[in-house]
Amino acid sequence: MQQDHLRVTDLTMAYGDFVVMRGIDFTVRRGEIFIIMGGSGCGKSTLLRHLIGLQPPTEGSVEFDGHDLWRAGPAQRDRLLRRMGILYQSGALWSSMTLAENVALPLAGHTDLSPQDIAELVSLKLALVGLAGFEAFYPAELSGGMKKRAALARAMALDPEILFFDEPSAGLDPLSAKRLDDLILHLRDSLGSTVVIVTHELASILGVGTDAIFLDAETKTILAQGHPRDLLAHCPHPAVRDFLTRGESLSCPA
Ligand SMILES: Nc1ncnc2c1ncn2[C@@H]1O[C@H](COP(=O)(O)OP(=O)(O)OP(=O)(O)O)[C@@H](O)[C@H]1O
Repeated sequence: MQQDHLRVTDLTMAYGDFVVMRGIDFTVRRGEIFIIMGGSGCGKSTLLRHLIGLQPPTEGSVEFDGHDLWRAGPAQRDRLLRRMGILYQSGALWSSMTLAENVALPLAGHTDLSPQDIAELVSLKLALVGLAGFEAFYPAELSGGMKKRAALARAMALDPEILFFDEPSAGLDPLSAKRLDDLILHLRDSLGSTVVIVTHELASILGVGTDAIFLDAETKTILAQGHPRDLLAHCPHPAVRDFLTRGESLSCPA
């Protein structure tokens, strides 16, 4: 049986008086590819910021592996966050550094490994994302898809148990986006990582997601949770159905 890896309980998120979501609950189980989806402005990025320790809840809790991220002291929170890997939308590679130097950064900052061990690990991580031999390249010399994969190698440098992706397919052509999706699946299967993806790319949602939540800006709640294909097949709510069918369910009988 899969264990809970991330548990969100009665979470209210707000910017000052403006409430984004109210009293939401969900659980991400170990090994899941969990999708956070919903229309523009519903609060996906805000939720992600709460999950990765960048923004504290107004109310409620975020537990990672049984530890409350926000009730932990700074040192414990830092240890918990180190077990997470994050791939930001922009990739955020340092343009003045080679791929090897970019991927080596977290290893140099958080481990006591020798430069030689770091170099070996960097090559392993780059190989894992299909970039063996690109150690000496600069980000500007790579395609958009390659940059995302390099950023993924860096996000995996410290062997995270859980990987967060913020709109991974943004700016990629369909084939590069599919390649990134395949890589995410491969990493989950080979490393057993839990994956959380914020996206509104239908191909990714239906292609790799094993569980999903749909956030709704109007009600400020989660409208539906389940396997994306089940949500598509069983049309639990018109807004979810329309989202997953690009509005084509509007012409279907309810
Ligand atoms: N720093 C902020 N201060 C005040 N309001 C904010 C801030 N960041 C986001 N918001 C508001 O919170 C709501 C949720 O924004 P958020 O960026 O989380 O949505 P999203 O679902 O990620 O949107 P998108 O898909 O367009 O990126 C929006 O109404 C937004 O205007």
